[in-house]
Amino acid sequence: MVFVQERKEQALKDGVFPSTLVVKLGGSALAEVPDSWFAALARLARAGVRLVLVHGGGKAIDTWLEALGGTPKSIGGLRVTDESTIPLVEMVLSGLVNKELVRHLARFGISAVGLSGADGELLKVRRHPNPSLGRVGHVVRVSLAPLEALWAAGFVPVLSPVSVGEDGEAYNVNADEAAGAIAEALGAPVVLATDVPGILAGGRLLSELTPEDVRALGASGVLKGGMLPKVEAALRALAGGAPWAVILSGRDPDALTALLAGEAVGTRILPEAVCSESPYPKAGEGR
Ligand SMILES: Nc1ncnc2c1ncn2[C@@H]1O[C@H](COP(=O)(O)OP(=O)(O)O)[C@@H](O)[C@H]1O
Ligand SMILES: CC(=O)N[C@@H](CCC(=O)OP(=O)(O)O)C(=O)O
Repeated sequence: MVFVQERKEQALKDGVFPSTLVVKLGGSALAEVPDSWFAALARLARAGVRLVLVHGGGKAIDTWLEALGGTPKSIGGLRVTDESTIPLVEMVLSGLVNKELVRHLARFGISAVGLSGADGELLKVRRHPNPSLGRVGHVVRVSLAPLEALWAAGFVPVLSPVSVGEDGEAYNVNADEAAGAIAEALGAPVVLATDVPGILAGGRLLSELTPEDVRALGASGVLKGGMLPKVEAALRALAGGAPWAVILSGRDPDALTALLAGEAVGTRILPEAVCSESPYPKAGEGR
């Protein structure tokens, strides 16, 4: 046990991790992300890894919406966001959740700057083609300049997914999609941390999948609700040249350090060519 811990610490010291990394913390796990995650993120930031943290907050929006007499509704994992709901979404995500995370990161020595997709036009969106979703956008353009400016100044960007439309208005964007679009633009790996250990099928954790496997699982109905934008984000990151995308539990204290040490954790989605050579068990039992 001690040996495993030492090996993980050594791997972090040795730099066995990417130079740029997108980490998305889902609202379903945000309140329960263990200290070990923040300590690992702090080590990455200190080691000069260009880190982007994207956060969700779907649960917090639900709580506020219900407190105000509203009823949360979603289609295919995306929130139906009418004109009266978008200000609440922006207040909760870009205000409360974003700033709480920035303050929390400071406790671990991470100097973070909170921003939303609207800042520096980081994420430019177009209205989602499904009119029933209301003010929901899908990302059509990513400007990396705000991230690069923050990295150059030594800050870790912490991103709320609320973004700006081509019409200049605020749009609600799913946080997985925001993370996937940024990972695509950077060609960087993306870690999608949520409240389940990864993609489950018949109660089993699928530890490694190709994009083709993911599409087949989607078509077979195994992937539902909030898992749908996650796999879309993973596929988008890979399409941009990311070497991998992983979906794992943001509640597991060891998950991030294990991942960074190169261990099989969660569900890893790899490009087809790499997948066949991977040392990880394909579609088998994972952690
Ligand atoms: N095949 C699947 N394997 C695991 N989880 C799944 C699957 N299909 C749907 N889900 C659901 O996806 C949820 C995670 O998405 P979501 O609730 O949106 O989390 P987050 O807030 O982290 O984005 C899980 O809690 C689970 O209910
Ligand atoms: C359009 C859309 O679905 N937006 C999301 C944005 C927050 C989010 O994605 O939070 P999680 O990561 O916790 O799911 C929402 O309003 O819930």
